[in-house]
Amino acid sequence: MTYILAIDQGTTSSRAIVFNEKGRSCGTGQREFTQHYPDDGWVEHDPEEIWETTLASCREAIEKAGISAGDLAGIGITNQRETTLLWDRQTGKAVYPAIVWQDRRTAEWTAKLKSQGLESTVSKRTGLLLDPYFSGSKLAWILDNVPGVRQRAEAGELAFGTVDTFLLWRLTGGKQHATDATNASRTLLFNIHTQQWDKALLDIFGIPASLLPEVKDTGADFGRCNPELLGAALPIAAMVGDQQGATIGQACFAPGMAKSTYGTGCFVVLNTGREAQTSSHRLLTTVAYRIGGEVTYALEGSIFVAGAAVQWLRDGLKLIGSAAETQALAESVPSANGVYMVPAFTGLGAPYWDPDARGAILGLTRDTGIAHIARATLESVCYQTRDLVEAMIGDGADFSTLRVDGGMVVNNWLVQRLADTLACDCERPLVTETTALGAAYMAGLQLGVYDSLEKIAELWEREALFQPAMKEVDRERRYHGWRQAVERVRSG
Ligand SMILES: Nc1ncnc2c1ncn2[C@@H]1O[C@H](COP(=O)(O)OP(=O)(O)O)[C@@H](O)[C@H]1O
Ligand SMILES: O=P(O)(O)OC[C@H](O)CO
Repeated sequence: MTYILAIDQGTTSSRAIVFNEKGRSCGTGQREFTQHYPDDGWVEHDPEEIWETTLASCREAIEKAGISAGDLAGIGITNQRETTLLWDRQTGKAVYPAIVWQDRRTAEWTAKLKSQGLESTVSKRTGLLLDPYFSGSKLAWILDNVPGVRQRAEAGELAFGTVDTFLLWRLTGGKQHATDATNASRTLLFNIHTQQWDKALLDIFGIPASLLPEVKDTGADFGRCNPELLGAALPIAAMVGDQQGATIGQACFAPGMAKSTYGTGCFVVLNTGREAQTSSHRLLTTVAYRIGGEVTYALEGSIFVAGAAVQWLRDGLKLIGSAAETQALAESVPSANGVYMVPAFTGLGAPYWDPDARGAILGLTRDTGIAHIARATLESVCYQTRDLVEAMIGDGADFSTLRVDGGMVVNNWLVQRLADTLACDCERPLVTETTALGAAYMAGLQLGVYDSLEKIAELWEREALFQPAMKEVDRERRYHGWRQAVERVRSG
């Protein structure tokens, strides 16, 4: 049996999974880590905690799989995207905490760039929008706000990376400073057509080119990990942004296939093949994967808060003891009783792109109880997905089936509600850890464990099918209520 270790460094936890060549999990390690909210709309992670939890998860996964590191063919890395780190090339120590993708501190600055008419220049090159979500303005913020950092950057002393690059640097003892095309495509600094860092973009954001990692294919030779860390000098054979990882893990290899992942946020990714299709509905154009120099593109809809709203019910409001309780609560009432929750805690992502919107619970009456709020929270995830799917349909996509995954889809009520809200079939695969699986598949392709994407696609297996059962008139009435609720929280 051949084994691959997939590292999945997510927003709320670091995970590692040992997969066998059939794409089945043999052992998992997981560590949650601290979320820091130092100011309104700011979200940071401690880089050392990212690293330590990742390493501990890898060791745990190998142990649980009952193998030794030497039995692994190699490693694939997948990661929360856009999160921005800057570190010292000598010591490997970060000069500032990781600024997380959800962080909105650069909202004013990106709005200023927009008012200068720069959005179309940026969008044409990157497929993205001028929003604080992406790495470019976060990196510029560190350079401009941490004393001495810009001079050190200009002197070539520092290295920039998203989480994949930072982990690679640490795993290889500073020997590799690289990223892959999927992660690069989320920085606002990378031209998705030429597949190069773009001088015009570096000038707009004021980024010295010396900071940037080399951009490689998704499956590539990323060097070997320091043998002292895991017990063997394993080849690192793939790096992929987590949503692209899930697209691969869900075997969405044909144009028109789509997946939706429900973790902290929710991300719908639609494969558009070799064409970098532009959206007329404020969706993102992004790199799905790059194999042998050939780019497959995707349209993406990104929602910042999905599971995070459930976490807020648990940790912020203490209305529930565990995320899983939301299912029984939602089932315990016949409807949300007119309650809508708009979880715009860090603004609204696609298709609204309103960094200044803030969340609300609307339609409260004296009868409203915890069950209604829990149900409205799960429904908000479904409505937000419908916003994205409507945008994709507007761009010409055909949505008869959506493959779903991520931590939230163990909740059967949620997935049924999703099928009802979207009026489309939702398929849940046997392996819902599709993000990690995608990284393992890419590493396996690079290492010769698989010889084609077709072979990988044959391993995909459906565990459950959820079909729409709601009356159209109810579906439309409820969705109309959601659109009105969203209008109430918009900033403009
Ligand atoms: N049974 C459940 N019902 C609803 N939400 C859930 C359930 N189980 C987990 N979640 C939510 O799913 C999220 C965890 O998903 P995960 O894929 O691990 O996230 P991430 O990769 O972003 O860290 C959490 O935000 C949690 O609140
Ligand atoms: O950590 P996740 O799974 O919520 O994913 C985060 C995304 O990559 C952000 O773009």
